[in-house]
Amino acid sequence: MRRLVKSFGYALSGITYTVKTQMNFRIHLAIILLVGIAGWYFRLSAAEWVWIVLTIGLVLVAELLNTAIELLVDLVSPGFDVQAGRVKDIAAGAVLVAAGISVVTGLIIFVPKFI
Ligand SMILES: Nc1ncnc2c1ncn2[C@@H]1O[C@H](COP(=O)(O)OP(=O)(O)OP(=O)(O)O)[C@@H](O)[C@H]1O
Repeated sequence: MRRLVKSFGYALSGITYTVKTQMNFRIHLAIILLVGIAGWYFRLSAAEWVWIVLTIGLVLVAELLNTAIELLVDLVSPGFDVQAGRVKDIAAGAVLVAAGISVVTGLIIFVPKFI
């Protein structure tokens, strides 16, 4: 049980580090707050909330992995290296894809509420 609490603490410190150091992650959190308020205002259905939560989760997970990959690349390849750059670009691409999916999902859910 103590080991479980300890690893939970390590995971939380990874998330805290990302919040503190990654501006993009903080922007995502601000957007999540706005989406939460909009969802509450428009009284989203349970199914709509599920899609919102899943796509938000997708973006946050992608951002956490991207941060971990950036740190790892800087650790193993501190100097300029074309492959290192490519690895970072691909990780950033994963975040972009996740963000794109969440924007499209948000549009599908929220646009009909305005028309
Ligand atoms: N060691 C490297 N060698 C070659 N190109 C690199 C290297 N490090 C970064 N790059 C290039 O610069 C881009 C930005 O890298 P950086 O580490 O600054 O990430 P970032 O997107 O600015 O991260 P952050 O989310 O911290 O703002 C990478 O996507 C890559 O194209």
